[in-house]
Amino acid sequence: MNFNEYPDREMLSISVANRIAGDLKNHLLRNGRAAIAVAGGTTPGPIFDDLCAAELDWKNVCVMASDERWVPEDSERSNARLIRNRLLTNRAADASFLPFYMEGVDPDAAVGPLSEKVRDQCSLAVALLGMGADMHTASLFPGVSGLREALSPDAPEVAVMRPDSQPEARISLTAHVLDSAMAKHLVIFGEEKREALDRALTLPPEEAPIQSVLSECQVHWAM
Ligand SMILES: O=C1O[C@H](COP(=O)(O)O)[C@@H](O)[C@H](O)[C@H]1O
Repeated sequence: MNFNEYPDREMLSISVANRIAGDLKNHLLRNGRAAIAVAGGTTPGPIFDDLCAAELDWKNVCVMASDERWVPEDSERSNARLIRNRLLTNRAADASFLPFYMEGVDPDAAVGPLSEKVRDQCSLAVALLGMGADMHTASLFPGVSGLREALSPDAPEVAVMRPDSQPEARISLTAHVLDSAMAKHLVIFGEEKREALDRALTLPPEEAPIQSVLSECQVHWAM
């Protein structure tokens, strides 16, 4: 893990967007196509606002969420909604998107088809991750039922998570999919999350799921 500290959130967002654009460009040069998984929640919006203007071959980029709340896209809580509104716009409108939510489908029934779609993208070029103050990343929450399986290297590409702390079921990319991204960027803001990350470094992934993606991860922090 490499820790990058910034004077403010705006500088962080510009810098992380530039680094991700560089990661994608390099991957596209070598492989012709690239897949990126991005966090939802409250943190990545300003990074999306900068990244969507990057000059790169977006038509060969596939974007997916690191995790999705099992709600329709017109819900304020939908990560897909955030990604469509803030990332898949400007130059990045040419990218393809792999949505996880399926109307009228039980999330457990979606695991097989979604895992296959994620597998079709080969491994991720980039993972842009967030973390909660409880040390969850994507929707891998500490203590949630099914976490052990989702942390296993043999797990399907996606798993259903039903954290007690959350109002809806979640679909999450599993730990090995996130961890195997060629470039991993974790973005956290504020003192509480910095302390949570310090604590996570002393705990196993079952108690601090963020641990499962920290090797060779670029952590970006601003107050
Ligand atoms: O629920 C989620 O939480 C994490 C962290 O969100 P934040 O609002 O504290 O930035 C996020 O990375 C994840 O994608 C999201 O579904």
